[in-house]
Amino acid sequence: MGTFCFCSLVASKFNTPQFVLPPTPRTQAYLPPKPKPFTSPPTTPIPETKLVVNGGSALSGHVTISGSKNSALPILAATLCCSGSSKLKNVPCLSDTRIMTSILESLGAHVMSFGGEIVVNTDGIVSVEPDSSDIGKLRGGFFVIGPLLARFGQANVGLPGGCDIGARPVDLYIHGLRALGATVELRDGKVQAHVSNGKGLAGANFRLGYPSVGATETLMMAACMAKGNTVISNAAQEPEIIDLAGFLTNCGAVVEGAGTDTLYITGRRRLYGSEYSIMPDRIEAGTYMLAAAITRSCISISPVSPRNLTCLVDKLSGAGCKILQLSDDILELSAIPRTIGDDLQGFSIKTNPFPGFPTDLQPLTMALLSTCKGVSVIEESVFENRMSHVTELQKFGAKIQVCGSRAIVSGKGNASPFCGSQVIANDLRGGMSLVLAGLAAEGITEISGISHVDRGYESLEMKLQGLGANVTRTTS
Ligand SMILES: CC(=O)N[C@H]1[C@@H](OP(=O)(O)OP(=O)(O)OC[C@H]2O[C@@H](n3ccc(=O)[nH]c3=O)[C@H](O)[C@@H]2O)O[C@H](CO)[C@@H](O)[C@@H]1O
Ligand SMILES: C=C(OP(=O)(O)O)C(=O)O
Repeated sequence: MGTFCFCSLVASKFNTPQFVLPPTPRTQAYLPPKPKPFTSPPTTPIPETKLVVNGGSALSGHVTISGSKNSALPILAATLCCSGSSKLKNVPCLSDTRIMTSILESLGAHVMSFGGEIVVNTDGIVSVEPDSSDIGKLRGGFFVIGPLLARFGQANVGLPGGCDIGARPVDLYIHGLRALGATVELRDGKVQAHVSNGKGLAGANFRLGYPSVGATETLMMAACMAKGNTVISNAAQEPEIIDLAGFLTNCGAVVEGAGTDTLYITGRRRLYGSEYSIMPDRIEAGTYMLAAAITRSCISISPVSPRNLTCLVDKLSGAGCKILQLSDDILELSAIPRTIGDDLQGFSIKTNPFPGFPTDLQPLTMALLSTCKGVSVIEESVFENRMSHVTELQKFGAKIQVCGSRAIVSGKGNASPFCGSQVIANDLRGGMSLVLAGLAAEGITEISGISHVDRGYESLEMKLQGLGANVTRTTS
């Protein structure tokens, strides 16, 4: 492929080959990542941010759903495929999206953001090695490996972070990139990939061993610039895959089958930046529906695509919630008991890849089920270690027993409400399940570790306050 032939390799002081693009008027030389200044450990403890919830009252009103985190991250990575500028609208303002833009900047991209809009110009890319400390802070940062390899023929990317909910390997990404013709090795804690034939990636047919969301997205981006045709079978079918395909198609890519289990991609030599609006966050929408249910309230939410939340809507309707579609993208959920003694009935769920029950809503659903009537069984089949919220929910009085990947929840029913508690968020959705429990609990709940929750919920306390909740952020 042309782009790789123009590239040069220079040995760094560690003798690791570093990739550089030819000098351009804006980028005269390879700029290594700036060394972080050494700072001695602070002598005074850093103040800890907590969320304080004074719970036990009903919510009401309307909440506006932000753009999707899990769409914004791969689409920000996909801007690396494009010459020129891409303008992304409805990007949620979250710690994860801020880190993702720093990753793009560490490669030499020029990023400007105004409110929910981000403009990325990747014409000045000078490095294919993003800052590893940033990559280690989120899962989405690793997705840049696909675009970098496809456009520049080389990528050295540290191992990703993200929620600590399982081993989360990257073997499927590596197998897929190898199928497209890359040489990929794990060296010095980084996945080091290059195209050795000097011609770039080549289209291929391959089947993913599991419909991994991130691997599907990464390989889709790589295949969009590979020579020839690619067929990815057993692909993830999540709505975020459709959103990424929408952006890539806008940029000139040819992708068919997004949202089904088979993707057909015809590679293009160049893609061009375009304007695109990120879809609404279906997990945030589901979270607010569950917030209304756990507080036995009535709220409306928009914009939301009910077809992206079919499993949750069906389960909540079966439990006794009244869900009305007020217009194309507005839902109203009422969980207000119709008679004294009336209450929501528990239900069982098994998490699965889309269109199954979303794993990201599992901890939040567990909080709700702990307040419903009867025994519910939750089976987590996507991540092997996504139960760290259980011990924290138990502090509110929830009755939950874990056996392997199953949790048996003996619902307390509304007659015996949760008690406010001091709890710790250990991951994003587990942390948010504690916020929901706090909203339902009588008295004060203090949640620490709130930075996990900030990874995925824009304007959290403002939105909850808008629904009448008594929620504040404190530093102590
Ligand atoms: C940034 C982002 O979009 N995060 C979402 C994405 O994460 P992510 O893309 O990491 O999730 P995956 O679909 O890849 O992971 C699902 C399962 O596949 C396994 N696996 C994955 C890749 C691989 O190479 N090998 C392997 O074994 C994982 O360990 C996990 O057990 O989808 C998950 C499943 O809907 C969501 O919970 C996350 O919120
Ligand atoms: C698990 C999640 O995110 P990540 O993949 O970024 O860790 C999540 O959004 O619930």
